[in-house]
Amino acid sequence: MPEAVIAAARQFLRSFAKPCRILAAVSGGSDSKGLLLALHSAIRNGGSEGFSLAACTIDHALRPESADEAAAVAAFCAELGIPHLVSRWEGDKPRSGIQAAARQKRYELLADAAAALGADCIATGHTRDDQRETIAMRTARGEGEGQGSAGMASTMLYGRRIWVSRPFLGLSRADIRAFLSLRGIEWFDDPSNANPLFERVRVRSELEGSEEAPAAPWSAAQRAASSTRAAAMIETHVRVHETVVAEIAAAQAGNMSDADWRRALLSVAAVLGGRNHLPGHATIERISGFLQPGAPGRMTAGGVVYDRRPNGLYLYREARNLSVLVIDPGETSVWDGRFNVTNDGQDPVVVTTSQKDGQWNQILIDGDLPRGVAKRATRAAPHIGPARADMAGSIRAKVECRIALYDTFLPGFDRTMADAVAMLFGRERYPAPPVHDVFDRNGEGAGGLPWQGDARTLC
Ligand SMILES: Nc1ncnc2c1ncn2[C@@H]1O[C@H](COP(=O)(O)OP(=O)(O)OP(=O)(O)O)[C@@H](O)[C@H]1O
Repeated sequence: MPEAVIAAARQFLRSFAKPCRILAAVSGGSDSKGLLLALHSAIRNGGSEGFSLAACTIDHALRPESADEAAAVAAFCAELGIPHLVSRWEGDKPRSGIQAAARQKRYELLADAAAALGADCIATGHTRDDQRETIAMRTARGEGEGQGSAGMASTMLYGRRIWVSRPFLGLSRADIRAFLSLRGIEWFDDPSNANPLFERVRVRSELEGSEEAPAAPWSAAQRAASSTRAAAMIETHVRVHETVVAEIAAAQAGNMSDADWRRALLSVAAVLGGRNHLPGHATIERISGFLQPGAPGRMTAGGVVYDRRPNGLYLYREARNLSVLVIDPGETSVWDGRFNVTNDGQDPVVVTTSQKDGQWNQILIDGDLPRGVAKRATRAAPHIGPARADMAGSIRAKVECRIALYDTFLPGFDRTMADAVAMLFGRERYPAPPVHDVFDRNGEGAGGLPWQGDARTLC
């Protein structure tokens, strides 16, 4: 029903706490063109005072026609009087994982465009069809139970910077196409949507013709409720020492049959391991099999050591596959997925492991950690030194813990848990969304890391 499209746009505008400027991400395909047009009509036809629109098209420069398609969207926006930017993905493209890389770049460029055009949030044209495919793909990958998958969130925070909303997640693509056709508006069909090399395209063709939508294992509301319980458990049962060791009371450590606790524990472990995803089913089974009986011992999963002792469970990064990273003056880089390191000095610095760094070891022991835990965790802690032996100047570097699991893409329904995790690791809470329809939580601030500022003092 084409009228459902305008209704969805109106409902989206009503979900905002206050009027703002929205950046529509418009590829030129039917869904995003429908989104732009429906928001434009909803704003123009009254009742949405104070709202305004801007638009952006990312030219991924992966197909010869993409520049012309972006120019056609620019012309469409000009007709509607909507400010529009084309942002081009310049430079070399990776040979493998092109879709994931393009997605990452697209959000980065969209966030930059929003800043340039003064937009407060981004809206994309994801539909119910996209949601079905996402759920089917996650289920097939065995992410369902482990991630507590609720499918795509209706809002997500990108890069700790800007909220992205998907107002058409409840609409079918057919409705949007009918809405455009009624108005005589055409759209592009991206040929990569027909390329069976891509997982999403294969899943789409499998789902075609079936009316049954694959059910998400959890609804968004259930996931938000689980996130709140998990956050409370994190606050009660987990203590993080100097961002490198998590300590969990013995009584709680083996409680793996509680799905909320399991997710809380695995999220903390993912941050310690520098991972941007939770482990899959098989790994979770292995971890549960180790923790549930409660016997002392050690196991490794996802780059993290689970060190079970009579008085508690200790998690820390395994001292393997740790890279050596050189950072030029003025640059910020990510080391081991776990730390954002900024070189504020005049000379290049190198980030490696602390190996036998006595200072780290002593700090962890002073924090009442068992000596064996302190010794092992020290081997994977960061150490910042001069990039060349002949550089005697002072090192000035800022080190901040990175929450790989949430810092790039945070689903709105996980924000409470993400906040609890961020606080454990000395980061601030994530910014609140501009819309009401995601789970909300009040509260401010976070303590700084003991070694924020000049990293030289500790590393
Ligand atoms: N080249 C583009 N320029 C601007 N917006 C885009 C572009 N490609 C996709 N989008 C936005 O993203 C929405 C979803 O597109 P698509 O399904 O191709 O992306 P996806 O990679 O599956 O989604 P996601 O990035 O959230 O995983 C589109 O409706 C549009 O709003």
